[in-house]
Amino acid sequence: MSKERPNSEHLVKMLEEQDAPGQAENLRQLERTKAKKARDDIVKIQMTWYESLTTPIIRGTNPNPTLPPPYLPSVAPIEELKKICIEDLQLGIHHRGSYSLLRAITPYIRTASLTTVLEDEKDNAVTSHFYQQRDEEVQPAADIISEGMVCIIKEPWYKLMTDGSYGLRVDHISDVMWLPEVDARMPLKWQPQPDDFAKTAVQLKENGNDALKLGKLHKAIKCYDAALQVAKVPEEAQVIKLNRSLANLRIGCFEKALEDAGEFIAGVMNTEKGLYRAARSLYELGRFQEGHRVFETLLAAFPGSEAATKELRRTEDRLREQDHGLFNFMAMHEAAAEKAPPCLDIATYKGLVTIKMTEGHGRGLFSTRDVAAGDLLLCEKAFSYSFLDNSSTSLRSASAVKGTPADLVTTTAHKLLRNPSAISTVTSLHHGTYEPVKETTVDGMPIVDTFLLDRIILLNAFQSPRASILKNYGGVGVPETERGKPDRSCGLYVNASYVNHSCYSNARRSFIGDVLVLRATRNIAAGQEILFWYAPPKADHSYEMTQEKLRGWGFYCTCELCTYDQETSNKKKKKRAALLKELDIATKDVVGESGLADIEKLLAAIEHTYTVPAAVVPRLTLWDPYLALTRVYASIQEPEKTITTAWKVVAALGFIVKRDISSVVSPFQVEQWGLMVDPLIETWIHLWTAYECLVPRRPELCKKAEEYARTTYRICIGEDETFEEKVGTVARKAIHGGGDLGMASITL
Ligand SMILES: C[S@@+](CC[C@H](N)C(=O)[O-])C[C@H]1O[C@@H](n2cnc3c(N)ncnc32)[C@H](O)[C@@H]1O
Repeated sequence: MSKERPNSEHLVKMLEEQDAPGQAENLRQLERTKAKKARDDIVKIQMTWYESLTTPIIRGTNPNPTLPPPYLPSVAPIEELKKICIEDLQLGIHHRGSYSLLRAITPYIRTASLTTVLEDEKDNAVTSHFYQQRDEEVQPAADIISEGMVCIIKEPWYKLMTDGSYGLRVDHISDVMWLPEVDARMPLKWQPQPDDFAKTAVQLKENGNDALKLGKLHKAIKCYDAALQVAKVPEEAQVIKLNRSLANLRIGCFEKALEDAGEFIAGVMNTEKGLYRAARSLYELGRFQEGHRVFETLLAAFPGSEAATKELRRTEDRLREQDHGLFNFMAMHEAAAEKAPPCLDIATYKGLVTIKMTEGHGRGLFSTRDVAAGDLLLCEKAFSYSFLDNSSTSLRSASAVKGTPADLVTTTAHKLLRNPSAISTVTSLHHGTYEPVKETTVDGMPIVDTFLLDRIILLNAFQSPRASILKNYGGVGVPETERGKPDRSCGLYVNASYVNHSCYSNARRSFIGDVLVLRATRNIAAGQEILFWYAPPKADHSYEMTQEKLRGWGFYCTCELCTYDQETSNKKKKKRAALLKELDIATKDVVGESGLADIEKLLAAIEHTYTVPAAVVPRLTLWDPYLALTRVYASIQEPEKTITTAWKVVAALGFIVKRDISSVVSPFQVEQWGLMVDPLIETWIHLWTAYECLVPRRPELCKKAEEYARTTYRICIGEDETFEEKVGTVARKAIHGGGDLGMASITL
């Protein structure tokens, strides 16, 4: 029998379900009484806990970021809500139509939420848990909640907590309004001393400046807000706004920073600082063209400004990226290796894509021009990004949620709250069957729905390595000792989110820090839909297993691979499976050349179990064994056989290559690109080095194989600026070191 405390919330629900509203109300009444009596106990529990801690932040104890069942954020204007006191709160209820006016009376404790005790005007108290709070490093909790601060919780949810206590739980950050010290809604007894009221705009501004110097940015903003309320002279107000703009820039409130500094663009008071902050805000908002104009205006008026000259150059780099897709990938790799989180200073390029309706799978991303395999379609900086740096021992790395979708929900929610003009861009991303509220703002504040973001991130975000290059090549600038320790990251990319799935993709995504690089893997005609795999196709996955992997997205894949698999008879599949088993045994025990011949025979037999040409449906079970065989032939210096089997890898992947198959050294040209897998880079290098060994006087063959190796590398890694260092030099060394075709020296 369970010895747990009876769960009153559960009991109330049960009684209601059993149609016993009277008993349910009695129970609620009992709970109300408990809550009213418990002020001292509640405070004592919080303080005992608080005092047992060396720091109010419990590090690394964030094991339960899971969300409760979804509920909608409050959309009611405050004047339509009725004040509710703690004694009237009912267990298990979202008090729609009500709000609580509460004041913090204990220090906060940070766990999965920020927890503090709040009192109401009748001196009752309630423990309150504020979820979706950002890292201490990003926003110190003391900046959000400290003793004496007053808030309004809209439509509060009073519930039983997992530890058996009762309290308020807030999951939508937009459901809480922290009141400034001077606010008409503040009860008389909580209002600051008359002295505080008497502060002049200058004093309040000075307080703001002091806070700004100490890095207490939210406090500084509150001081400037208060200063502006009492500022009498326009010049005084403008200085305060200028300072507030700086504080907002630093906390990522770029729209507000621009609002304050924007006045300076208009030229009312054309100060260097004003123009600089306006241009910086525009830069951070990704409005590079406008930012560029303001920096130019600034430099025309103040030609000596070194900072503005530097920023102007930086903005020009962004414009080159945004308008022409010209990126310095080497510098991006270096930044991704050095920075934690690896958030890069680049602009998004989306020159060759557009979003349109598809037939049957919602909106999709389409190509606007004919593009060739390897071409850059999209290079997108994450809208929001969460990262766990495994090589660091900092507080950031200690968090169990860093780099996960749960943390990305929090990061995204805060970014939206700070920059509300982006809300519709994010909330219009696919969110399945979740029905969000229609309102976007209330009481002049943005509405941010945690549960909607959770759905959006589940269906659209990408988990990624710190950089795709690390998967295969260890990475640029990463010490040997740190290789192989995967960092964890997760990002939301608002353009790439429109790409639908196909196992037989025509595009591939790769990552450099928080940047997603999307390249064509096949030639794509203008107007054709761009598709990539959400999960890569696997040789040992049945049709059912593939669909199971995609289940979370709520569709069945109908690509060529899935359709063919579904149509293949069980008899054929069984035969293929038996042959693959034989192959597996044969490859474990290869004896001499006859063993290799047996393997070739088995591979030929497997080819016969396919009834459709590989050029139409790639043969997932074959490319990998052919590649293994290519490696063997390369290692025993059999260049002809290396070339023959390497071409079989390419063919099994669905490529059509124009060449004379009667001659192993005939010129060749890829006419159709196939399925893009990373080991294809290695395959091209086998061809390249084998041609060099076999026909050193036919450099055009090597050159062509190298060119395809480079294109394949570019698609899989995102760029080819690192190709020479990672692949080219090693291949060349193998060739010039005496024609050694053994590829063991190349870590592919
Ligand atoms: C990341 S979104 C892609 C964009 C989405 N189509 C939209 O309208 O926003 C993922 C969702 O697109 C749809 N989808 C993606 N690939 C699909 C496919 N191959 N067939 C059918 N629906 C697909 C599914 O509803 C899936 O949950």
